[in-house]
Amino acid sequence: MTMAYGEGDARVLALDGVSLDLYEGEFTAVMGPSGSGKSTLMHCLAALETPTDGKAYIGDAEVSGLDDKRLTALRRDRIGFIFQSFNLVPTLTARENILLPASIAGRKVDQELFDDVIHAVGLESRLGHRPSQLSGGQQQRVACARALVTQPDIIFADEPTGNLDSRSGEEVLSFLRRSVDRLGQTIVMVTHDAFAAGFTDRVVFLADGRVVDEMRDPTSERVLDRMKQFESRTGRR
Ligand SMILES: Nc1ncnc2c1ncn2[C@@H]1O[C@H](COP(=O)(O)OP(=O)(O)OP(=O)(O)O)[C@@H](O)[C@H]1O
Repeated sequence: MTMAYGEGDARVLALDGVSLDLYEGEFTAVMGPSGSGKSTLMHCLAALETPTDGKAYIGDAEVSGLDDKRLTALRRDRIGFIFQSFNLVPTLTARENILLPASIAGRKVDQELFDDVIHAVGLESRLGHRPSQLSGGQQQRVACARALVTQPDIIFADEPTGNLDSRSGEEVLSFLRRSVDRLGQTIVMVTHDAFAAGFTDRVVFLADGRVVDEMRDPTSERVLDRMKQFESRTGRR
C-alpha cells in the first residue's frame, strides 16, 4: 500500500509500498518513530482513509474501494475502534456508551457476552456513571468494552494507553490480552511503548513508511533493544 499526501515539493510519502498480513486471533503491535506512518497505516486498514495505491482486505472484503454506504456498514459491522482519547459520548452512561454501536446497527448484544465483558473489565458497579464520573482508566475500559461487545472481526487501537497512568495502562493492556486469549479477538495496536508491545503476539516495526522488521512473542526488553538498534542506525541519539 502506498499513501502520498500533498503535491510537488510538499509531497510526503507516508506509506511507501507497505505489505502486511495480520492474523486472526492475534494481538499485533505497530511501532516506529514519530512520522513513520503508523497512524496512516491504521487508517488505511480501517477504511478511515483510502490509500493512493494498493488495497486493504478484511477477510475477503476489500476495504479500499467500497462506496460510502458499504464502507459505513463495514466499519459498523466488522471493525472496532479504541482511541487514545476514549471518544465516549459525555451525556450517556457507561452502559449506554457500550451499547451504542450495536444499537445504531439495530442489533441486540448477547446478554451473556455483555456480562462477561463487563466482568472482565471490572465495570459492574460503574455502568450507571457518565464518563465525567469515571477515571481515565475506567473510561478507556468502557471504550474497550464498547469495541468488544459487537464482536468485530478486528479491533484497531491507536495508542490506547497513551493518556493513562502506568497502572491503568497495564489494566487495559491485560484486558486486551485476555480478550485475545479468551474470545479469540483480533487486535492491532499502534504504540510507542515497549512495555505495551510486550503484551502482544507480534510487533511490526515501521520506518519511513515501510515495514523494516518484525518480532514474534516479544518481551518489552527485546522490543527496547530493537528500538535502540534502530535509533543508532538512523542516527537518532
Ligand atoms: N493529512 C495529512 N496531510 C499531509 N501529511 C500527512 C497527513 N497525515 C500524515 N501526514 C504525514 O505522513 C507521515 C506519516 O504520518 P503518521 O501520522 O502516519 O505517522 P505516525 O507514525 O503515526 O506518527 P506519530 O507517532 O507521531 O503519531 C508524516 O510525515 C506526516 O507528516
